[in-house]
Amino acid sequence: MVAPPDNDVLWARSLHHSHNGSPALSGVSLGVREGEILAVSGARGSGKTTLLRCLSGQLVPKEGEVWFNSTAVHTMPPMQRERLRRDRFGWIDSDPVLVPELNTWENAALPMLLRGSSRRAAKAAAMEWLERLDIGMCARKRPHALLQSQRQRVAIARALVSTPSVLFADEPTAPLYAADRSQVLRTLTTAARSHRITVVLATLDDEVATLADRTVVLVDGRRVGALRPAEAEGQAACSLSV
Ligand SMILES: Nc1ncnc2c1ncn2[C@@H]1O[C@H](COP(=O)(O)OP(=O)(O)OP(=O)(O)O)[C@@H](O)[C@H]1O
Repeated sequence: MVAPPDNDVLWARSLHHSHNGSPALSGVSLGVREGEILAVSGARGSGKTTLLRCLSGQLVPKEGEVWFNSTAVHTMPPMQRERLRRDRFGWIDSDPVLVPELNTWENAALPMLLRGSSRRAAKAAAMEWLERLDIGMCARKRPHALLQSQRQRVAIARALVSTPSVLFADEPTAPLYAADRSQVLRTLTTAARSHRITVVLATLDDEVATLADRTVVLVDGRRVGALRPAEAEGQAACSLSV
């Protein structure tokens, strides 16, 4: 095993993965610098989710290496990977899953409560994020009383509340109305930049790519290009080879 370059917080080499025999990743390598916002784009089924799940330790790739700082993630025992995910990573899915018995602020505060923070501190941190995401007025509502777009904001607040080192977001704006998308994306990227949170963001949304520092493009499980924001605006027309 070769250790990753010092300036990459996250580093993957030659990842291969298949689901029930059908290939999802075929030799993807990439590095993500600390504080960088990296967009992963590609058509449906191109392997974006599988890549994020491998990078975040949810999935162990069939072949290849994943490193977080100087720690090998792909060789970690399951409990240690679980701890890494809980303590250092945040995750936002396109379909927000909240705990139905908890109200909005408790859902957002959950990572801090699970780590043993006091209710008062956890609530204060959760409320700060809920206000920034324009959902503070729903703090006492349960998930069933919220719109899908409001539930997604709660899931975003929950992912940010404990200031993770790396935030993985898998099509985070998918359940939002177009009018909401821009505001939520800008809140997310501004928060990440101000807190030096590294972000890896899978997306089909061109606006995401323009807010990112860099975009990598997947086609059929292979990495076919890297774009800077100015280029990303016209990415649909691009076909780059690495
Ligand atoms: N659990 C699974 N079982 C079987 N095949 C899967 C599974 N998850 C993904 N796949 C397949 O692996 C390939 C890559 O899927 P993946 O979800 O990583 O792509 P994606 O780019 O995130 O797609 P989408 O934008 O639709 O979420 C696809 O062909 C998909 O059908």
